[in-house]
Formats: sequence, structure tokens, C-alpha cells
Amino acid sequence: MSVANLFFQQCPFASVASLSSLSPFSHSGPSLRVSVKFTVSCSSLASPVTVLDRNVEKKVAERNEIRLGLPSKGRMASDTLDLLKDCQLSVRQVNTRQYVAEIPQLSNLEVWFQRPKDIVRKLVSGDLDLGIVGLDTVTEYGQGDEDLILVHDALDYGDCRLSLAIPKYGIFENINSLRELAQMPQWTSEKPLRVATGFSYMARKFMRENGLKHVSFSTADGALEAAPAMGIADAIVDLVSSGTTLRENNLKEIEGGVIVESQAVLVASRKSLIHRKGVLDTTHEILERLEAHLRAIGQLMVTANMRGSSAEEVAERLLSHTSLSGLQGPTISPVFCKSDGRE
Ligand SMILES: Nc1ncnc2c1ncn2[C@@H]1O[C@H](COP(=O)(O)OP(=O)(O)OP(=O)(O)O)[C@@H](O)[C@H]1O
Ligand SMILES: O=P(O)(O)OC[C@H]1O[C@H](OP(=O)(O)OP(=O)(O)O)[C@H](O)[C@@H]1O
Repeated sequence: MSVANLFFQQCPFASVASLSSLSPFSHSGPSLRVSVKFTVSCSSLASPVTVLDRNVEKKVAERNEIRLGLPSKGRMASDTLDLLKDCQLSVRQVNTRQYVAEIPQLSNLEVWFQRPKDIVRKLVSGDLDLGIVGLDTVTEYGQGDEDLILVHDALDYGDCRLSLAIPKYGIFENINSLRELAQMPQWTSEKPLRVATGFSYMARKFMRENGLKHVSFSTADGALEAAPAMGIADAIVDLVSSGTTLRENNLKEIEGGVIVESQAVLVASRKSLIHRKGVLDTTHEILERLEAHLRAIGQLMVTANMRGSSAEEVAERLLSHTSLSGLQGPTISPVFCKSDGRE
């Protein structure tokens, strides 16, 4: 059985863990007062799990504490802390220049703040057990290492895509798909398509798999969109979210040119899950909280008092309104008045 399947067997996810809104209402009528609870569901979040499977036996370092890597700065940093806070997992950091912190709700766990790419590297080397980063980063720096397991692959923030983009002008003016790009006669072994990217592993793999034979790569740490205009590259492979940077640099995405759709994910080291004491339970705990929080987005639980002659009559009235009847129907319980002990 895979480790991820084991998680799901052990973890029947909580349905609704947080109450987003309380909205009492009343109804005047016969004597009985009952409290009515019902849930209204607007959306739920699927969470498929991907298991990268190969038997890699690596030494688990000699330490007892469990280590979770979180982005130290950049786009993912504050959203990651916000997500954990929403899951009632508060990260306690003594000061912002300190790279280690704790989450009081998770015993024996150390949080290490690291750059996203280093989180992936340290998961692979066994210096971290768990991490939260973008899927793009795991794929690029994990390079298919099957010790990395995506425990949750849709944390619902950090959305972007890794895309191939080309100029809107010149020889690319009428090129609108990857197939058309691959078929351009210009690319030869002497004069390959020059691609600038910070994602060489994924870009190379993508080009190979899509039949672009004559390609050369250059790399840079930022402002890649300037490379075509500077004459350094013909195309770029970079992250896109709003598309503004591409537009402002006269570049366009093309059909079939998306390499990966990314968002924040929770990653674990397989060897840690299997060999390090407590990692499986801690992962289970984090996963349950994440799932409960993500599933609760868009769901409401409403508690209200209603008058009625019986619980059945109140239920009937509620069930006749589809917008009030909730997922499975209302939960109804009697209210016992303090003054005379009557319902
Ligand atoms: N428009 C975007 N551009 C870049 N990254 C984005 C964007 N939208 C979401 N992301 C996510 O944020 C992550 C990058 O964050 P950021 O660039 O701040 O950190 P970084 O990896 O440390 O970058 P660098 O080391 O290049 O400074 C990406 O890996 C991606 O998952
Ligand atoms: O589609 P958009 O919303 O315009 O976002 C895409 C841009 O954001 C990122 O750059 P970032 O701002 O991180 O700066 P960088 O170029 O220094 O990496 C990415 O590398 C793109 O350049």
C-alpha cells in the first residue's frame, strides 16, 4: 500500500470544521420552540493525491524532531502563514530574522523558514520532512525524485502556470501554437530556438516531449521577459499569473505551451514518513486541518430558533425551502425554557 493511500485510509476528512456564519431567524406560530441547525453547501474541494513511486532508501538523519519547511520570503510566505492560521496552526516565530519557529499545536515539530527551492532540496537531502511550496518548485527542483510525495496538491493559493511565451512580432507574428513553433524551418542544429528560463529541467523535458529538437537554453534569475527584446533569446519559459508582464513586453502564450499549472502544495519525504517517528501522525494532523478548512470554504452552518408544534412540523417547513434545507436536511432539537421547564 502506498503511503498516501495509507493517509487516506487513516483520515476520513472532517466534513465542516468551521462555522463561517451564524444567522438566526425566528418564526412566530404555535407554542413549541425548537433550535434548528442546517448546513448549506456551496462548494467542496477535491484533493487528489499523486504518489511518485520508487524504492529509494536514503538514510534518515539522526535527529528526533520533525521539520516543516515554509517559504521564508517572497509571494508564498505570508499566504502560507495565513493558511496555517486559518487551520488554527499558529506559527510562533521569535523574530523575523530567526529561521526557526514552532507551532504549539504540533508537538515535536520545528518550522524552518527557507527559500522555496531550498525547501525542496532539503526534503530530498533529508534535512526537512515536510514542506509547503509551489508545485512548479517541487517539479523543477525535485526533478522526479520519487522520495517526494505530494500529500496535498491543491492548497488554493499561489496559482500560476509555467508557460512558454514568444514575441508577438517578427517571425512569430503568425505562430499561435506549439505545433506551429516546432514546424518553423528556422530551427536547426546550427541555429536552435533559444529559450531563456529559470526552469531548465522542466523546459528541457517539455521541449523533448513535444518534438522540439533544436533548442538551446540560457538561464537568468529574473526579468526573463526582457530577453527576446534584448536579442538574447527567441522565447522564454516563465511563470505567468495575470499575464501583465508578458503583455507589457510584447510576448504571447501559445496553444499547447503551458508546461504546468501550479498552486501551493504540501510535500513530504517518503523516507521520513516511513522511518521517522511521529511524521506520519503529524502529517495526518496537518492534512486533516487543511482539508477541513478548504472544504469549509463556501459552506455555512446556520443555527436558529423556530417555533412549531413539533420537530417534524418544523422539519417539513424547512425542507419545503430548498435554499434552507441544507446538504442532508436540518438537525432539529427542542429548546427547554429555564422559567417553567417546558419546551
Ligand atoms: N506571478 C507569479 N510569478 C512567480 N511566482 C508565482 C506567481 N504567482 C504565484 N507564484 C508562486 O510563488 C512562487 C515564487 O515565489 P517567489 O518568486 O517569491 O520566491 P522564490 O522562488 O524564492 O523566487 P526567487 O528565488 O526567484 O526570488 C512560485 O514558485 C510560484 O509557485
Ligand atoms: O503574469 P504576471 O502576473 O505578470 O506575473 C508574472 C511575473 O511574475 C514573476 O516575476 P516576479 O514579479 O516574481 O519578478 P522576477 O522577474 O524578479 O522573478 C514571473 O517571473 C513573471 O515575470
